[in-house]
Amino acid sequence: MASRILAQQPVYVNGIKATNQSLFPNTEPFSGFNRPSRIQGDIEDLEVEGTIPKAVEGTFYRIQSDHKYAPKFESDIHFNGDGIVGAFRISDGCVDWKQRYVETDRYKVEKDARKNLFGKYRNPYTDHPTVKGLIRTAANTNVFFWRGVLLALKEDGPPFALDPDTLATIGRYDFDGQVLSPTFTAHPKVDATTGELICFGYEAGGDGNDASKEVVIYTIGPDGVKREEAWYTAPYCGLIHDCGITENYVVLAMSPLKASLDRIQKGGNHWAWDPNEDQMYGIFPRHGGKREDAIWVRSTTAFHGHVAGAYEEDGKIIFDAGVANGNVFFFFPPEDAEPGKVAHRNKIYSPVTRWIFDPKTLRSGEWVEPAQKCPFSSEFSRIDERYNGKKYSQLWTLQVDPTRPYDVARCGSPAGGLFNVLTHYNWETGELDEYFDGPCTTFQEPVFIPESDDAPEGHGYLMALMNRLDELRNDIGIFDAQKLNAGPVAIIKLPLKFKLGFHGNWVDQREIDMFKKARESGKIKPALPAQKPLPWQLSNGHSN
Ligand SMILES: C=Cc1ccc(O)c(OC)c1
Ligand SMILES: [Fe+2]
Repeated sequence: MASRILAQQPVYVNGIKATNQSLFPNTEPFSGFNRPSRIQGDIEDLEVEGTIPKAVEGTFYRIQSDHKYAPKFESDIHFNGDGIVGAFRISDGCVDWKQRYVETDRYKVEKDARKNLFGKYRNPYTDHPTVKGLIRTAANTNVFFWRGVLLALKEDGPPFALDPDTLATIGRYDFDGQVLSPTFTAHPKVDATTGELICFGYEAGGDGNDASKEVVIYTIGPDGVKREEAWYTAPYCGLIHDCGITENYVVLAMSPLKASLDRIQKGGNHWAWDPNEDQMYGIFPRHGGKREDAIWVRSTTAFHGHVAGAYEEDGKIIFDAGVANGNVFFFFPPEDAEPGKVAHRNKIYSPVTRWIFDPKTLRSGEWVEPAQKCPFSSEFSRIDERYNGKKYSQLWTLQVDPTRPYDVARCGSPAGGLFNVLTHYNWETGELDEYFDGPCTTFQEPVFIPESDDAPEGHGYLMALMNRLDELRNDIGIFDAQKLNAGPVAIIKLPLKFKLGFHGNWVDQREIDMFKKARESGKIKPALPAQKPLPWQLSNGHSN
């Protein structure tokens, strides 16, 4: 086949976008499975093979990072793209799909300008001067259902709310003026017993991108009213991506990817890996927390993956999370890394690791050691969320098993990671149930769907996007959560390639309908966008 290079001005000069032309860099983060997709649209009645179980009645929401405009810097990373939300609504065995961008403040001004205006990941000093003081989050990491709205979340900024039916963006969401932190985690948790939302923000003392060590933890009641707000100071400004909740405690895991205001102001990376720094766990009371109540304990340098579950037993906190023995975010190398040298993916082992903390005796600065490790490397663990904050025994996760065949000739590199084995693990019995689809398929983060409201723990279904790396196309597999090994009970055939997304959640149709009715009838006030700028925007002299 003849290929023709059209004559044109170079789009990137010295690594910086030099024209207004829409053309993405020819780099790994924008290639293969992660090539920009940018599709907003609808498909009714997707093809289904097999039989979708009766209990699967609801919507699977998921989000991916998908730069609307070619980035300012040719070296831009996957994490810096606009959030685009997909919804797979399943009803009586039929599946409809819809996908829309999250219309953040960033998205809107860039759309008006028809080009990129925000520069590097979490570095406002690299932005076009006209966007100074605007909220720069791309809301691309998680999509979370709360009281009838979808919250599109990224840890560098506030939530943006979407309508769960239409996926239309409502606007920035501040919980009716109750949550004014500049940052908000992508991983809030709903306590399965109380229905409370526990959420936090880190790097929260200023505009969210200034290496602040302040951390805030909020509790919102199931009635939408804020019950707790407590501020703490971390030992350093490190990345705190996920949390665990128990009946009486919140645990935050902080990795030694550190922010430096000086480096940010010089236009450098927000984060740099510090191989000489410890991993930390912050332990905080759920109720009436005061600054001096924080307990920060440390252990060997490590990178935290996601939290599986947490609970209390005999007064101790059990906390289970992925812990990797190296910097998973190779694109944020140590500050003294050789300049100009391309950062490479590190070889990493990342078992789900169990910690047992005694909050009555632990003191800040103490050293802790893991209690137990799962016998495999994995990421994206999920549990039966009816057990959030309670004793649980089962998790589902994406195992990385490099000993299985992988067809590199047909698939190239498995962008994002070789998540090739869907895995079910039981802490009590040690039982391992695995599903490997073949040498051309990897998985995205699964969601668990209970068989019924009163089904025993883990009885139900597991749903996950499957990446057909050789075809650049996706399917969705639905599995009996107790029999992954038997293969999918249904496959939703997708005519498109999605990008490698981050997170998603299953929402039962009854919950969506209940809140919709309550909002329409006025029983619950409508979800309104934030009415005032965030405090940091006002102090920067910005008002909008
Ligand atoms: C997976 C973790 C993670 C951490 C920080 C981010 O900004 C992010 O964006 C997609 C993802
Ligand atoms: Fe995450």
